[in-house]
Amino acid sequence: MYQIKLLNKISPAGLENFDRDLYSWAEEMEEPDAIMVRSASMHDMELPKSVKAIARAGAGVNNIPCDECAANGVVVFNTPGANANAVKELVLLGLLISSRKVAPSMEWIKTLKGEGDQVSKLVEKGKGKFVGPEISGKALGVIGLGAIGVLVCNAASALGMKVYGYDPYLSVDAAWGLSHKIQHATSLKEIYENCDYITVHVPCNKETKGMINSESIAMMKNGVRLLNFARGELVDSADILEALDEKKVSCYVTDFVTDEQIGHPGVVAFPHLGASTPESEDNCARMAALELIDYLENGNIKNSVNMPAASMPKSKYTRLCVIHKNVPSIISKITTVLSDNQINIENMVNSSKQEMAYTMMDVSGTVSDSVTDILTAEDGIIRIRVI
Ligand SMILES: NC(=O)C1=CN([C@@H]2O[C@H](COP(=O)(O)OP(=O)(O)OC[C@H]3O[C@@H](n4cnc5c(N)ncnc54)[C@H](O)[C@@H]3O)[C@@H](O)[C@H]2O)C=CC1
Ligand SMILES: O=C(O)C(=O)COP(=O)(O)O
Repeated sequence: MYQIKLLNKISPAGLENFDRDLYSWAEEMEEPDAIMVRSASMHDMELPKSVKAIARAGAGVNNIPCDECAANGVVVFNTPGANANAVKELVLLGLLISSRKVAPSMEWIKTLKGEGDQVSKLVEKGKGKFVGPEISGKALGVIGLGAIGVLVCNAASALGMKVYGYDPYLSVDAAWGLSHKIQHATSLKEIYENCDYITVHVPCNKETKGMINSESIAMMKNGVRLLNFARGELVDSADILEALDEKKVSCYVTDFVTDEQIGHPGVVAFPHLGASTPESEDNCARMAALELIDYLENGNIKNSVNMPAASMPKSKYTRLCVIHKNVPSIISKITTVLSDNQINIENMVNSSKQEMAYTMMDVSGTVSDSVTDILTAEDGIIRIRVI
């Protein structure tokens, strides 16, 4: 029986993919084989040795110690694109709400309660305070052209915006998805200098942390509107508040508010709502569950952020799955141990991603505990599973 530990609320649309005869799932599990998580931070969590995989039902994995997991043979999956449409829709709202003073106008309307037949007169008299520009015809810079960035580019372009896209690591798939109308920005400077609105859709990592700071803001147009639906740490909080005070930035829309930003008139904040739609929660949970099932039952790896992809069709043979370092001579060590023990390799895949490699073999012959013990003791071999 496989045990799945749930660190966040995971949609039943995902959980119902687990065969009840093979799997049990709950928030508390003694010896989980796998963990399903959304945004809960796992950095200070001690992982039980039983954990073989973690599935992030979502895109960002900065809440998971991915490198440490790799070093311990724990495969970390995410669900690329599964919540991108939900985020795109909220970004469109963000563009509009950063322009038209919708939120304060709604608050002001409440103050008119009790004015009886004067309401319409007061509305017409007061509405001038809430004027804001149209987005059509304005320039939007999209930083990060992955699943979300591409959808945002195309939707904003369809609404009449002139869209600049920047992504030095643009994938071929993403490029195929981009409308031909999107201007290819070759530097961040080009985005900063040309755009009335800027939205970031990059992962939070060493390279991107704090990328929006006083230096980058200084390059932007006066009155620029900034949107951050990616991660709070991408934006230096003190610098953005100063830029708002100086009216250099006219609005900061964020899904990741900090304490000091709450209540600032230039900040429009949401409580990390980007992926919070039933459709996206279902998509993410379903994809995450299927990734875990395929790994636990078949050893196949798809959409891992810390291990190479590898898959083989199921066969009648015993499957040996080896997570190892991407260094010379590991395969020969494995094949030597197998042949010494009269085990024949029927099918095999080997793939690598940076320092990590994965070798999956269908074998005939008996894979005893002593064989796996010998293999595990080999330098560079991190984890072995026999399925
Ligand atoms: N507010 C919310 O609820 C959600 C937030 N997110 C955040 O949005 C981020 C992006 O999500 P997806 O588009 O699904 O991920 P993705 O992996 O499809 O796209 C990320 C893109 O950023 C690009 N990139 C990486 N470093 C860059 C850099 N230094 N400069 C420019 N581009 C760079 C990559 O090449 C890639 O194309 C996630 O990592 C997550 O932090 C994602 C989903 C929901
Ligand atoms: O997918 C992501 O990166 C998100 O930020 C969504 O987070 P959530 O699953 O809503 O906690």
